[in-house]
Amino acid sequence: MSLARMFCRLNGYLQPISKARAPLVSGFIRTQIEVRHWLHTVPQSTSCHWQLQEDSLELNYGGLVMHFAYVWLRDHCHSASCFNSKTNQRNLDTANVELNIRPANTRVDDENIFLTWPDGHVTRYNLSWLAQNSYEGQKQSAMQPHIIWNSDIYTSAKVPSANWDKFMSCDDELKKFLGRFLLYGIAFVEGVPPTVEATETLTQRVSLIRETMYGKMWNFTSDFSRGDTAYTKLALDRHTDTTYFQEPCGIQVFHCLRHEGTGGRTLLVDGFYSAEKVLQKTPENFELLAQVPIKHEYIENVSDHHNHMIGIGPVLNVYPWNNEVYMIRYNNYDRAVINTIPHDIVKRWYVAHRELTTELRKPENELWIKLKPGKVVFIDNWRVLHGRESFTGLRQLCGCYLTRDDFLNTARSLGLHA
Ligand SMILES: C[N+](C)(C)CCCC[C@H](N)C(=O)O
Ligand SMILES: O=C(O)CCC(=O)C(=O)O
Ligand SMILES: [Fe+2]
Repeated sequence: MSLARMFCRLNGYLQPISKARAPLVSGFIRTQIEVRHWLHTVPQSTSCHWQLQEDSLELNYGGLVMHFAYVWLRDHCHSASCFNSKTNQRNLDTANVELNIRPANTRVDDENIFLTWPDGHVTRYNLSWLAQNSYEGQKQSAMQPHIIWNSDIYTSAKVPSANWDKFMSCDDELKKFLGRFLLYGIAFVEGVPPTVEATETLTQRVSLIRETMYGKMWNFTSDFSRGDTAYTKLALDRHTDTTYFQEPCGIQVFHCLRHEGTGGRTLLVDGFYSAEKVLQKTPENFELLAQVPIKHEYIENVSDHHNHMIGIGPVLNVYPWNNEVYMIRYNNYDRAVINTIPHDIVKRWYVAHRELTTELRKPENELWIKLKPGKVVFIDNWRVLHGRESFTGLRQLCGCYLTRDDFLNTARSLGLHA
C-alpha cells in the first residue's frame, strides 16, 4: 500500500507531502495572473493591485501576490464590534458568518482596503497587516529562525556563555542568552554556585519548571534509584527526553554538581541539522519520519515508583506550510512497539529512521563537552539531542525541565522573535 493511500484511509485530510505541500497557487493561477488585466490599482501607489475573485480577494502588494478568502476576511474584521482591542479577543461569532459571503463594495486608500459587507458593516484592513498575515507571506518565512549546526559550525561561532551575576541582575544579559538559545538550541551560564538551589533560581529567570514524575528539581547519581538507564554509569546514546509524553518537555537543564572519576562527557547533536540533511538527500524519507506516528513508552516499577507513560507522535514534527521542523522526538531506548502502520510501510520507515540515525551519528555532528560545577547547560529538548559517555566514580547531576510556552513567553516579552 502506498503511504498516500494509507494516510487517505487513516486520516482523510492528510495528503502525502508531495501533494499537500505543493503550493496551492499553482502554475494554473500564475498563468491567469499573466494574462489578466489588473482592474484596480491603489491611487498613488504603484506596488499595490487588487482584484475580486469568486471566493477571494487577490492582492498584489510589494510584489507579493496574496489571496484572502472572503469568509476569512469577514472573520478577521477588527472593528470595535467584531474585536475587543483591549483583550485582543474576537467578539464576532464566526458561526454566524455566511460561508459564501462576498463584499458588496470595495474601496482603497494609500494604506488600507475597505470592504463593505452585504449587511452594511464596513471592515478596514491595513495593507501591510494583510501582507504580514497572509498565507503566502507565512510560507516564505521561518516560524523560528535557526542556525543549524554541526560541531565545526557551533565551535567556530564562538557563542559566549552568560555569566551568573549579570544573568541574574540584567535583563539585557538574559535577552542575549535567550537569543542564543533560540538560534542554536543550546546555551550556557557559567559561574553558577554549584547547588540545586542556585540552579533552580537560575532557571526560574527563564521559565517555569515543568514538574514531572522525576520531581521538580532533580539531583541524581548512578544509584538506580529510578527504573531508567540515566540512573546508571552506562553510556547513553543521543536522544531527546520524555518522548513518552504527549508533549515532550520543552527544555532540559543540566548542572553537574560533582564528579570524582573519569568519563561522563556530555554529547550534544543538533537534530534539526540532521533532519535538514535527510530532507535534502531523500525527501521521501523525511516525509515518512514526519507522517508515521510512533509510540514511546516509560514503564517503571522500582521501589515506590510506579509509572506508565505513553506518548504518540512522528519523529519529525513539521509545519506543513513550509516544511519547517519544530520538534524531533528521538529516543531509541524508549521507543515502543510499532503497530500503527502496515508492514510494507514499516520497512520503509526503518530505512528512513536509519538515514536519520546515520546523519545524527556522524562524528562531525557531535559536540562533546564536559560539564563541571558552575557551568549550566540549557538544551532545547525539541531540537538538540543529548547523550553521555560512560563514567566511573561519583557523579552528581542536577537539573530540571522547563515549560516551553513560558520560556517563549519570556523571550517574546524581552522583544525577541520567538
Ligand atoms: C533527567 N532525568 C534524570 C530526570 C530523567 C531521565 C529520563 C530518562 C528517560 N529515558 C528519557 O529519556 O526521558
Ligand atoms: O547523565 C547525563 O549526563 C545525562 C543523562 C540523561 O540523558 C538524562 O538525565 O536525561
Ligand atoms: Fe536524557
